[in-house]
Order: sequence, then structure tokens, then C-alpha cells
Amino acid sequence: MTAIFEKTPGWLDWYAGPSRPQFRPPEGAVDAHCHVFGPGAEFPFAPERKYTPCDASKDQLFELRDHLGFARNVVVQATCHGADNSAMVDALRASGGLARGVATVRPGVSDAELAELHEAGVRGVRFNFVKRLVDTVPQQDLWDVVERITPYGWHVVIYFEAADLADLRDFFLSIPVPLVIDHMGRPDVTKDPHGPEFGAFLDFMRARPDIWCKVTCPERLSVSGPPALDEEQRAYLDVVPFARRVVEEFPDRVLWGTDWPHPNLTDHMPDDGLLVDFIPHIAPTPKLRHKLLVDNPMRLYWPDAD
Ligand SMILES: O=C(O)c1cc(C(=O)O)oc(=O)c1
Repeated sequence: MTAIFEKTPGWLDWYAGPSRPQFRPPEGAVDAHCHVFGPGAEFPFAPERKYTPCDASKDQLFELRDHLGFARNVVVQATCHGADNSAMVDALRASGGLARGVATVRPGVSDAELAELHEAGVRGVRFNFVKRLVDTVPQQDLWDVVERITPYGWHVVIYFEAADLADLRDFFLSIPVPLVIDHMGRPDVTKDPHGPEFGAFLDFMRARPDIWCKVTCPERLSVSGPPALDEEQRAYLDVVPFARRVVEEFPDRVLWGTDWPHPNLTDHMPDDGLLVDFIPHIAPTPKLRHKLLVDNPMRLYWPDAD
């Protein structure tokens, strides 16, 4: 029987018919953070999920990639699929080598499963500490996962709220593989980008040379808005000083992504074309943009590409 899913009340669907960005990404640009949702009838959402999204298929993702002028994707396992990576893996396999993946695995994962994920293009696992998205996982379980993935040369993507960094920092620093921080550690952008909270985040990044940061999700972090809609070119300016600080201090360890299909936004859904136009605000020179969009993600996800 085909699964029928009812979306979480108030769910905002991704923006159909996005504009073509004025900023043209450099050749070979990578959208290094995006997701697929189902389709639920083919790849059912996980029983333990905290939200039920609209469908967002691999074909729709690849269409967006081409429309925005990107060449590749990194598809991050969305929490609504739990540890069933089949929709994400299906996207990787259909991409003809143009997508890599970040999976969610439990400590009991078999060697055969890990080998299969690697063969499909998975290069990392995601540890999520955002309480509205997942139940807490014991640190020992995460340790066990790290031990299992280390032989594959994978990294760990960490998603956490700024307020939780102080408690999690020591645990993060004890993980002996590269770390990739989702959405800039979710700073409170009403605070001073030169103040103690963001200072603690930058200090965490300075602690090791293999900590990377996604300068993503201005639409999630912004308080001032306005939404990137109706040809708005100056959206989310309150996020710029935060992202730009990270790009300028760590030009070789930053990544950018659309975060399409933008789960759990509640007040607006951005036009992805206009989100791309945000990039020159945070990476002001062609050299910084080339690192952000091409060199860095290629080094992390396609190290063997010519
Ligand atoms: O902030 C979020 O709601 C969110 C959720 C997910 C997910 O459910 O996987 O991924 C993200 O990158 C961001």
C-alpha cells in the first residue's frame, strides 16, 4: 500500500518558479547543503519524525541546481527520514556522480550498509542537537558511530543552537575526524557579531584547523528580513556581518548551500534565486566566492576530481 502523509499544519512548501539569480555562480559551483523529502509514497517518512513535510524529489532538486547555475549538490539526510537514508541515496545514485551525501546512521549499522553508503557517495554523518528536530542520542552512541565511520575517511556534520555550544564544545573537540558546522551554529543575529556569543563560536572554529562552517540559512536566522521575494536584493542584511566574518577569517573552510526545500520555515519561503544573490554580500571578492562555492566543497566531497 502506498503511504499517504498529511503535512504538518501550517507547513510552507518550497517556492515554485524561483527567479534566475543575477549573481552567476562560478563554473563547477556546489550547493553543499540541501535535502530531498520522499516523495513520501516512494520513500516513507520515518515514524520518529518531528514534522511531516511536503514532497521534494531528487528531480526537483536537480532542476533547481541547473536553474540556479550550480553543478553539484551535497544532499544532507533530513531528520524527517530518520536513519533511513534511502531517499537521499536514491538521489545520489541518480545524479551521475554530481551529488554527494551526508547520512544519519545508528551505532548498530552494519559494515555492509556503511560500504554501500560510501559507494553511493556518502562522505559524512550528521549529528543533530537541535531539540525540536530529534530526540537526544546518548553520547556513547555517537562515539560508536564515529568509530565506525573513521575507516571511511568521513566527517561529522553537527547541527546545534548557539546557546548549546558551551556544553557541547568539549565533546565536539574530542571527535577525531573533521567537523562541519551546519548553519553557522545558528547565531542570534540580534546580538553583536563582535560580542561574546559569536566570539565563542569563532573561537571554537579556531580550536582546530579541520572545523568547517556552512554560511547558510540567512532566511532562518534573519530577524530583520525582509523575505527574499519580489526581486528583493537586500534581504537578510542582519545576517551579513556574521557570515562575512566567518568567510573572511576562514576562507578555506566555508561552504554554502541553499538549504532547499527549507524545512520548518514558518513565516515565509524564500525565492532560491534571490538566496543565491545573497552570496556576494557575504563573500565580497571573486576569489572568496570561488573558494566558498568550488574549491572548498570539492576538497571535502570530491577530493579525487580533476
Ligand atoms: O532548522 C531546521 O528545521 C532544519 C531541519 C533539518 C532537518 O530536518 O534535517 O535540516 C536543516 O538543515 C534545518
